Amino acid sequence: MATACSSLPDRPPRTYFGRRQAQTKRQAEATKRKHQVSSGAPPAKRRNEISSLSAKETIDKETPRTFKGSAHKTFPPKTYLDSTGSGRQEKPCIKTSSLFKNNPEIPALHRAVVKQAREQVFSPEAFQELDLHPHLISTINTVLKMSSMTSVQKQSIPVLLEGRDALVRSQTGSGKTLAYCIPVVQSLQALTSKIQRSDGPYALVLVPTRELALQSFDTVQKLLKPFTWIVPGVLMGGEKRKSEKARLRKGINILISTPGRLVDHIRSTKNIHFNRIQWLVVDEADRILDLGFEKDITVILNAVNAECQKRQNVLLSATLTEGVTRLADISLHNPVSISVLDKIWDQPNPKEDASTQLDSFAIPESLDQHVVLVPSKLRLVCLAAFILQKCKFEKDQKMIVFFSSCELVEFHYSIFVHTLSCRSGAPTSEQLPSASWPLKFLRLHGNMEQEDVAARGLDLPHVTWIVQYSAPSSPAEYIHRIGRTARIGCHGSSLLILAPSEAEYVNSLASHKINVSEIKMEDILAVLTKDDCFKRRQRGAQKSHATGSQEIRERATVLQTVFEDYVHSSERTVSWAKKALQSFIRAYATYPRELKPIFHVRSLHLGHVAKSFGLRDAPRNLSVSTVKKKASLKRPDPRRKTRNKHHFVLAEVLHSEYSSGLEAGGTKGGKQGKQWGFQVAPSKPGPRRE
Ligand SMILES: Nc1ncnc2c1ncn2[C@@H]1O[C@H](COP(=O)(O)OP(=O)(O)OP(=O)(O)O)[C@@H](O)[C@H]1O
Repeated sequence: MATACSSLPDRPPRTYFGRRQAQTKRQAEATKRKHQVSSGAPPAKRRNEISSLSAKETIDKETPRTFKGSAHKTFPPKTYLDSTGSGRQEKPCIKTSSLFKNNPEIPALHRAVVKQAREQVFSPEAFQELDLHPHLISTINTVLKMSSMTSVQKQSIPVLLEGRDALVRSQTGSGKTLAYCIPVVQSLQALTSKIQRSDGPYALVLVPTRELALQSFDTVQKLLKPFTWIVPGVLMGGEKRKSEKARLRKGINILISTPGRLVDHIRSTKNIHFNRIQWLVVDEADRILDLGFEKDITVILNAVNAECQKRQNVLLSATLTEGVTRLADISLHNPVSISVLDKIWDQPNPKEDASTQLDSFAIPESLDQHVVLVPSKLRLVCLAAFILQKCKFEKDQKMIVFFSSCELVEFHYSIFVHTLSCRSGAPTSEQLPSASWPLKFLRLHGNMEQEDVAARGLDLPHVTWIVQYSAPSSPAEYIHRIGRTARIGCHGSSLLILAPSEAEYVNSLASHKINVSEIKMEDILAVLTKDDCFKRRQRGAQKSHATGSQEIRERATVLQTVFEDYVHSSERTVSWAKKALQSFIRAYATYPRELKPIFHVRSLHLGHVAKSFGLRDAPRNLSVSTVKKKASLKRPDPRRKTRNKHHFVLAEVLHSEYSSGLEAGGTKGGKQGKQWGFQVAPSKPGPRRE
């Protein structure tokens, strides 16, 4: 069977789907070509190319459909479905279309080299040098096991202890949480009229996500060890509102909450008062705004202002966007502006300073950022090869892969678990190179049950690689994603996977002073030569003797065939892959207007993209119009569906790095504007934070 991809007509590589005329022409050409292929005659225009690619043509005919060894045991389907699910066919007829033909040319990346903003993570000063309660210092030293301050802590804590409002900007993973938690605890424990639990909140901390709410709560709880009369609490929508109300009634003195959940309580809970508030902290302000919580923040500010005017306000952010500046204007009173960047960044032209800083983001110096340009057909194979390269053939690596929807996480998680993990379908031990570790995959997304995620724990520390399989929709999102690695001075790396048509995105990042260096796709695929289970078997079980790039291509094709076999092993998996494909396109249609020239759904080649979902053909019933009907072309308001769907909120706890639980409402459909991903790690337990 010739697939849609192998039967693509000769034309410029960037084809557009959804145009009836073009489609009809393509179908006609596809039919023509199919006949030519089956008759053994190459189409006239491609005769030369095909002769030079004859080895690859052979792959199409002879590539085995599973890994050598026990992979057969995992997927031994006797019959296969075509990807349209319309009919069963006998296995021997199935071919893997050439992955390396008819791909768009990979453009040379001419990225402007920009001077990236840098920050020094640690300061030489110790916490002892601060004017803090001795018990607080010893708690920091013994419970948190920290001695030196980070730069942002060194600059922020004294200012906040003086009673000033502050706008704190510092890179991801630089220790901003303690920068506000320490002054809050120091000031509250020192109050002459001792705090009573029943007094209610003295400090209100707003964070964008449940994970962050828990992390901040954990930090505050540890700092409060010597000051047991101060009670911290967290509201984040992971438990029934009724029990949150009960906790509020008993009294919470340092209240940490996601904005949506707090607004919920402001509207519906009688026992929430702000008359004693002395601190209002907005942490990760950029993410809060990115997730569409601006209105909620306004509601909260109004509610707090109505009961108490005099307090200290702090806004913390990794990036200083226009939105953050606006929020600072309405929430801070005569603030001190703290930017670690100011001190460290060597400014060749001081006049550039204000505007450059507004648009640029500091990235940890120990974070190496990379990009790879991969044609759509090869995306899945390339991602798999990269995971193998880092997590199977290198030691102590832990990776997070970001996708644009829950469906994509589920799809990739499942396909990799079934094909790459060393279960019964994995290469046998004698085939494994000595330096090889079993893979363990975990998933994390907005539709997961709370218990699932809580039981696993996030274990985000010590992540060594961040892979962005779907490009983020804003530079701030890019920064926060890569910011999950290289925290607090550790080394980390990131990889952004782009299609050739998306190469311009590299310049868009450069305009925000974000530098990425290119990795060649071939270098990633080359890892497949390390493992003979990807070696092509010819008829009669003879191994291929291909070498160099030809061998890499053969092995990539073997791997693609394994994926296709898995996907086509049942009607269920085919329809599931189609749903994932649809979800991908839906998410692709929601890039913001300014990025549309780079990420436009019409520049996707459906047949090629289908390949990256293990589908042999592009689903027939999918078109731009189908997708448009289902996806508003704007990124949806993440909280839109939530208010009436509280029964889903429970299932939302902790599922996503950036979900607060109230946004997106836990519906089972695709959600945009959030983060999704899964972690890949060697299966042996890694060190855990704290
Ligand atoms: N002074 C310190 N010494 C050693 N480790 C520290 C120190 N301060 C914070 N850390 C650790 O550094 C890590 C990152 O801190 P934190 O989460 O506060 O960073 P952040 O700037 O808020 O990052 P993000 O903006 O990405 O949330 C945490 O594991 C924290 O425990």
